[in-house]
Amino acid sequence: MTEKRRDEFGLISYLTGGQTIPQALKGRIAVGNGDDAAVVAGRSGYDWVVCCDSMIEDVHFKRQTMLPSDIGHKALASNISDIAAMGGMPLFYLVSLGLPRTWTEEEVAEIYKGMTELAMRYDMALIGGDTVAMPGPLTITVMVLGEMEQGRALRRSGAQPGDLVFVTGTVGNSGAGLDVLLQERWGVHNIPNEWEFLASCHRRPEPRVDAGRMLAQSEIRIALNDISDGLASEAWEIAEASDVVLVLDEANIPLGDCIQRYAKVSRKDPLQWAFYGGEDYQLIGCAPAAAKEKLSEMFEKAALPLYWIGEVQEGKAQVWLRKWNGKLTQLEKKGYNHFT
Ligand SMILES: Nc1ncnc2c1ncn2[C@@H]1O[C@H](COP(=O)(O)OP(=O)(O)OP(=O)(O)O)[C@@H](O)[C@H]1O
Ligand SMILES: Cc1ncc(C[n+]2csc(CCOP(=O)(O)O)c2C)c(N)n1
Ligand SMILES: [Mg+2]
Ligand SMILES: [Mg+2]
Ligand SMILES: [Mg+2]
Repeated sequence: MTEKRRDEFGLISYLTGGQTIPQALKGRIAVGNGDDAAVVAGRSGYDWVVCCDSMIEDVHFKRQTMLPSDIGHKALASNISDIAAMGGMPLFYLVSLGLPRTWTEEEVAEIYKGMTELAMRYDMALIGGDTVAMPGPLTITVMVLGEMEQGRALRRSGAQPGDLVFVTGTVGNSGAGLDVLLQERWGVHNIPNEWEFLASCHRRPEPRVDAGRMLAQSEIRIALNDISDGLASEAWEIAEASDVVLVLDEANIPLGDCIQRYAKVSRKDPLQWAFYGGEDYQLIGCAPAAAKEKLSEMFEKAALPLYWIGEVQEGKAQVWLRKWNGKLTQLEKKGYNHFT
């Protein structure tokens, strides 16, 4: 006997029922979920900021690495992070689901729960999506609409020689967390307490909207990118978009205590996770050297971390790493790439 399931429309109601729309957005949704498309109002003096990103079973997660609610959280978080990387404020989102038979309706509802909890924290409203059967892995694509002050988007191409490079938090935790989660001997529910922090960095990254908004509103010239594929890959993206050289100081790459302990016991190099692991969803950026003090003060006042990790020089796009001994080596242009 096969399990009785809701039909497509029943499933949509089951998943999206009970959503609350934040007060601030109520007046802006002319047509929400339930028609052919949503209609939302823009605000004068603001630009829309729009992005979409997908998560695919066995590419972005395995059942072993993520609980269903983590998948929902991270699918939305990675999109919010792209809005943060432009300096924007996330507002609305749409969710497209490809569902295989091997996932129960309850598990899919858990994915929604993870997503909804994060959306509520950011006062975001779900305004639509799509639900289809999938003969392969579970797929989830989220699209986010955000807004920001007109003409003020923080682009990857904004870096200039003389700038300094910063990052908004410690890096490598997500890659190390994935390493923890892929250790078969533990299983998803039995991660040792001492590595739980790394696992949670992988499963529940916090997008840095706070930092992105502060940078956008500072009126300082900033180049910005979020770390999805790894610090090296994102630094290269800034170097190429701005046509400058980035020089990163190995000694200043911020590594947390937990990753350093885990690297020691697993005899691995934590910098490999920092540069090439990805999915930290911190922001890496460049700002004029003259603005260093002001930015540091702003972040300190807001109790947000900010680490200065290098400088920008003139020249053909390139990323160098200044090693502990002062020697320069090229930081490999690699990171997570879907097709290599
Ligand atoms: N299939 C596509 N069609 C049109 N534009 C695309 C397509 N895939 C990616 N892009 C665009 O290419 C650019 C780079 O995309 P990419 O996905 O690498 O950036 P990202 O979302 O910041 O990184 P990540 O996916 O690693 O989080 C973005 O402007 C994106 O909108
Ligand atoms: C089971 C498993 N294996 C490997 C990874 C690592 N990984 C997958 S996609 C990606 C980059 C971000 O995605 P995108 O570029 O699509 O935004 C990274 C670092 C993972 N999360 N889970
Ligand atoms: Mg993308
Ligand atoms: Mg990005
Ligand atoms: Mg990517």
